[in-house]
Amino acid sequence: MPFIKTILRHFAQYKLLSAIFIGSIFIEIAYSVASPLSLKYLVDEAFMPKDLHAFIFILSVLLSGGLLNICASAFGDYSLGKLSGEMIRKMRSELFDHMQKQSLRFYQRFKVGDLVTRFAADMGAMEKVVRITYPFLMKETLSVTLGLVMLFSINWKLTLAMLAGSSLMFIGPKLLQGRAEAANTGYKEAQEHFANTIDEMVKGHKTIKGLHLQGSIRDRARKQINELLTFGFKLHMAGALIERLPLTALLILNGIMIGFGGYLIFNDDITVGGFMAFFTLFLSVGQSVTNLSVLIPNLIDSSISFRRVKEILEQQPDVPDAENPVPLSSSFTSIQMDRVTFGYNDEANQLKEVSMRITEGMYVAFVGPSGSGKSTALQLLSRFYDPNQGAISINDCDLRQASEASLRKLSTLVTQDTFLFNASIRDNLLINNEAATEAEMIEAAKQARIHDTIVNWSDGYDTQIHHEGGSLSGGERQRLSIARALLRKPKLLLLDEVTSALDPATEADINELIAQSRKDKTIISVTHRLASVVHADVIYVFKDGRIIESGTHQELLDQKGEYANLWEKQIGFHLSHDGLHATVDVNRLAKLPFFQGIETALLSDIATLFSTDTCKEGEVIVREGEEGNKCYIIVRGKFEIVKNIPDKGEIRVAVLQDGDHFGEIALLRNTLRNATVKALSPAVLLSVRREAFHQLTAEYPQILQTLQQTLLSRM
Ligand SMILES: Nc1ncnc2c1ncn2[C@@H]1O[C@H](COP(=O)(O)OP(=O)(O)OP(=O)(O)O)[C@@H](O)[C@H]1O
Repeated sequence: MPFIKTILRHFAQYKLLSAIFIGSIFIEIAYSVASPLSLKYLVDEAFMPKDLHAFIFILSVLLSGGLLNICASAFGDYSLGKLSGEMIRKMRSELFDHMQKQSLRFYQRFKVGDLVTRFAADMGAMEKVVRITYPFLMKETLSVTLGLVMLFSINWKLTLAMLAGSSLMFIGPKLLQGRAEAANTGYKEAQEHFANTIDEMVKGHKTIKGLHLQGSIRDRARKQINELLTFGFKLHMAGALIERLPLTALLILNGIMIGFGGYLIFNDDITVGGFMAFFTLFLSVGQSVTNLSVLIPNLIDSSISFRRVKEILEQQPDVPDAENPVPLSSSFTSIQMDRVTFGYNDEANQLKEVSMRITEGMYVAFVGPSGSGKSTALQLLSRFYDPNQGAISINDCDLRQASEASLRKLSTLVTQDTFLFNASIRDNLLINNEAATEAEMIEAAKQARIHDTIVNWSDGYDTQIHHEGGSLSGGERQRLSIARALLRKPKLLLLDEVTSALDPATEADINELIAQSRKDKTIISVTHRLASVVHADVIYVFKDGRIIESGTHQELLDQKGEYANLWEKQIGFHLSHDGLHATVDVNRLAKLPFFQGIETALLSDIATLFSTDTCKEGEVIVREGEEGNKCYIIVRGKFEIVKNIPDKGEIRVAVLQDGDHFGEIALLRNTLRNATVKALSPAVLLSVRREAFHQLTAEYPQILQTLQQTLLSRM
């Protein structure tokens, strides 16, 4: 078994401890084998001839051996504790370090529950083997070997007869081994599936409640619990049978021994003392063999665990460290993408031949439709992935050659998925940044507009964060992560939709902060809200993984291309500072395809019919299959459109954002919604009800006619 080889290799590194351990085992085994043998001498040399001197001599040898055995056992326990403890410590650290080296792809492939099970259950099984099973295996194997030598020396005929009968003991377990392995693998997988369900239930409890998914999650959990029961039972039965069969075989063997042994005594082939010693020693060897067969399920368990841990250790990081990493200089001069092509997998490329050069002090924006590759480009600039083709360099050093520590010092990425550690606010802000002072921390929190909120909490900066920050609002988490990034004083700040979870007032503050930071930082910001990029030095417009336009806001508007279209879509809305009240201009309404051709005066009336709806991240606005009577325009925020496809479940079909609209057919008639619309960020919408709309159309029937014509032509 490869696991045993690993244990041996590890033990070999600690020569003295291993020598003490092996020496102690030899003494223990020699004693346990020699004590039954003493019966032969006691009976034949002391009791039968009634020789007191011989008796005292044998007794003293036995007592001294016993004392030596006790001392050896104590040393053995100590050395084993040290050896196994060290080995497990090394394996845990190795697994942990290896996992840390992995790139994002690895964490997308393996789920949390799966990795936690490997650390907890699999490592636990391996620990049990190193501490208990393996030493036991060594001892029992030695006992059997030495015991057999002794048995042969007492009487070879009886030993051979017994060995022939012993084959019975191995046949049963051998036959059952395959079944036990299958049950064990099934049980481990069922454990993993159930752990993943619990993980989803805990992390996604809001979404589960929001979408009323408790029933389906419960059904899934029940099925998995039942699987655990089934595999658990199979495992139990296979283990029990493997243990019981040898005991039955041992019973038969005892019959053979007494029958054939008696025959040999009658033929003077063995003395009475010799037979008694043989009998006792054989029982002890038999017990050792039984113990060995009991160890088999443990070894199977651990070999599977070992395989699962090995699977992780064999994963090669997608973004490996350079052999001789080059430290980047602490000042930033430029970052460059040179014909970068990249795909998350072999199926498609999410970035195609992307090139750009951004120099010190620039404020650069990546904009474009959802899914066009903006965040992917940012992640490559942060070296979370390496390009499949082309190169990315900072200060003219290829990122693949740059040292990770110097890269992370120079640049910091802030994403939408903010992760906060279960520690105090202070520890979260100062993490891995010992150089930062208390005053700097407060200043960064003030800049990120979170200081006032923190000091209002009863424990202020010592407030403990629980559940990875789940108890904080999305905006609070986002501002904390901005503060954490600012505190690190990076020369290059990469921002991925950092204002998407913020209210308009805070968003304006953060945008102002970004504008101020331009003095001493280079900033690259991914955003879908174009109002915040008007003053950018360069705007790169992404579409289908390519940069299709670039330039300043004005240059791009003049080009009248994709950017100009996106801009048109987003202007014409007005939002109150608190983000609760929105209005829309008539000119903007006139550009909606389904209001085209309606007179401006009537559009002014239509504009007054719209009311403001706000929603939280994860909220469902429109549910597939339900009747709809509202049409929506997104003022700010991101929504996903999901459809329930038979046999496939919910599939995302589109992402809508600022300026997009949905549900317009509801203005005409009562139809069932053909998809579900769910908020991906806090959002503000303008909506109009059919009933309100129809009051107007009753007065001006031409509106309805125009709308009917437009919508029917679009269907
Ligand atoms: N980890 C991933 N594995 C596979 N595909 C991914 C992964 N992350 C993103 N994608 C896909 O890559 C494409 C580009 O995604 P990306 O997030 O870069 O787009 P984006 O322009 O930033 O969109 P958004 O504005 O919605 O965030 C999308 O089709 C997306 O589904």
